[in-house]
Amino acid sequence: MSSDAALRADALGKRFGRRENWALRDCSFRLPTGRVCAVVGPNGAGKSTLLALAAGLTAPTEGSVTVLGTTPAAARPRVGFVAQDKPLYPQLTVAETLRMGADLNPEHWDAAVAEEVVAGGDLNPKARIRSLSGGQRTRVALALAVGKRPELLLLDEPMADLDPLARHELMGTLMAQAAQYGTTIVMSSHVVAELEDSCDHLLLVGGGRIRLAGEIDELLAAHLRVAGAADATGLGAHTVVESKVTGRQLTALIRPAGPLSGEWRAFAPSLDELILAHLRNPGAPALPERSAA
Ligand SMILES: Nc1ncnc2c1ncn2[C@@H]1O[C@H](COP(=O)(O)OP(=O)(O)OP(=O)(O)O)[C@@H](O)[C@H]1O
Repeated sequence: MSSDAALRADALGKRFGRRENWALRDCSFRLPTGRVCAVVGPNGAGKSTLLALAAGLTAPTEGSVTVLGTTPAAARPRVGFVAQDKPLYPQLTVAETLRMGADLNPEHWDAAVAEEVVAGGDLNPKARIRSLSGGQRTRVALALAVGKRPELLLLDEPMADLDPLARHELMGTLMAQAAQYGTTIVMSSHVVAELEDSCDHLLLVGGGRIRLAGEIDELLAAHLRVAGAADATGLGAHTVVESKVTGRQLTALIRPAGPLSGEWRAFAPSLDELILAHLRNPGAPALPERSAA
């Protein structure tokens, strides 16, 4: 396997407590550098656990995670992480928080981008963090993470408490960073529409397992939405992710294993349809990334 992976998991597992409470189990995937990767999955699927393992905040119970070719701890100076609860020092002001970011990253602090992120929200630099709204805090947390000019940005639901304009603006800032510096971005979200235009790679996590992993274009190309008469035959030769009968029509999302019989009409699925079909059918066979299989 080549070494140009920003993030790589090998049989990665994390269990909380002594009992069989596996938050993640047997996860293997490889995310090449320079990608913008969406991490998607239902509540409790293991997305935050995966990001926390990559950030080195928690250790694997089994398997390993490699970040920028090394351990998460060794990679930390090159990684920006925004946790779901956006931890910041409540007693500091916005300006003091950014100064702390500069002091902690003397070699590569990008004051201009950090200030741009904060300025976009009209934040008073003298305001204390504890006086900010949830969305304003998110802005400061993103400013700290982006200002670090990291090679890898790990963002746990970064857009969840931002208004639509702020989402649009900050997503633009993140994409500009990715384009200008080749930053790899790994971003969990529940809003597929927000990911569709910006992400080129997908990790779909369900029940602590990786259900889909790979380039979004390739994953879409590996699936078909098909429609036919309810008694049409021949789908059994393919992997059926989801099928539904409405009146006399059967529609399905499949991974074709070869040509379809003439009884079926086939369409390219949207990313939304692909993700929803897998989320609705946790028992459907997973499609691990080919290179990690
Ligand atoms: N510190 C912890 N102690 C015990 N169990 C935990 C802990 N953190 C997470 N878990 C469990 O691990 C599983 C995965 O949680 P995780 O927070 O990674 O999910 P998630 O996909 O990020 O969910 P959400 O979309 O709701 O944020 C859940 O069953 C959760 O209860």
